[in-house]
Amino acid sequence: MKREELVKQIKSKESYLCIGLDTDLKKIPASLQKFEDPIFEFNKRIIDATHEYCVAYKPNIAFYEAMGSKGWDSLEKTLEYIPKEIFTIADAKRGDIGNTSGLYARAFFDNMNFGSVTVAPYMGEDSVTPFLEFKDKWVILLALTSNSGSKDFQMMKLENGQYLYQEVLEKSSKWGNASNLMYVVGATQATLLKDIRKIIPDHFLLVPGVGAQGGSLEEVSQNGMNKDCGLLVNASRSIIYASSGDDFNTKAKEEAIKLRDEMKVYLSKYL
Ligand SMILES: O=c1ccn([C@@H]2O[C@H](COP(=O)(O)O)[C@@H](O)[C@H]2O)c(=O)[nH]1
Repeated sequence: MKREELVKQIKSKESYLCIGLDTDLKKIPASLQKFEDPIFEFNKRIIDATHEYCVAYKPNIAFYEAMGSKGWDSLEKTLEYIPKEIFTIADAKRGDIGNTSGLYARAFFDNMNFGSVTVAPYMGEDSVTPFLEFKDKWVILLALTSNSGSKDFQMMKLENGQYLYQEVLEKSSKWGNASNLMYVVGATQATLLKDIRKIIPDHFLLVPGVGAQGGSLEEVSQNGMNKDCGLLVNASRSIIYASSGDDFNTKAKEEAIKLRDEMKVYLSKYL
């Protein structure tokens, strides 16, 4: 997907919501377990109920990989089912020597036709650039993650006085551009978003950590928005497991609308 198409969708839906399809067989209602592919049935109902209110879906690949070949089947069917105008993110956190990264890129972009894939920056430029060679596809590079372990390396002070995550942003922003490279910044790190915007004013940010992890949507929006919105804010568990009963899809819809309505306000206030 081109950047202009993503921005257009955000404007027309008045939403920058990304819904995480972190679907766990143990958490889906008993009534769906009779289906041949309960994971797909669950995702299908979630997508039907929420697609008007979000601009992206983000299946976390771990939830599918953990189920072996059946999981990959559910993932492929889910991806096919997502309406074509909606941005898709394979949250796979890949990255390896260039030769191997190229194959990861083919797996997610050619084989599965995802719009983007999350990539870990630890192995450096040659591990990231193979993902950037695909037209109208995006790399979403981990910068400052939402978990407490982000302190261990990402917040390490370097000799030049910068934090490691700042160095990652500065250096990697030269590998691609604001039309093929985004960054992950956790919602729990919202106070640092103003500083992050000084380094990468134009790039989109994928922001997980509102909902179950307690990040503030208002703080993220106030500190992180740029002239094109520049944010995709993800919520997974707080939407897809809003109810554990058979009304899970209507409750998911209500949660998605709540976030979209809040986003509408911030789009007019901070954009
Ligand atoms: O820094 C990061 C990077 C990725 N994630 C992933 O996003 C979702 C968040 O799920 P919630 O249920 O909304 O907490 C999940 O797939 C994580 O693996 C993240 O949380 N933080």
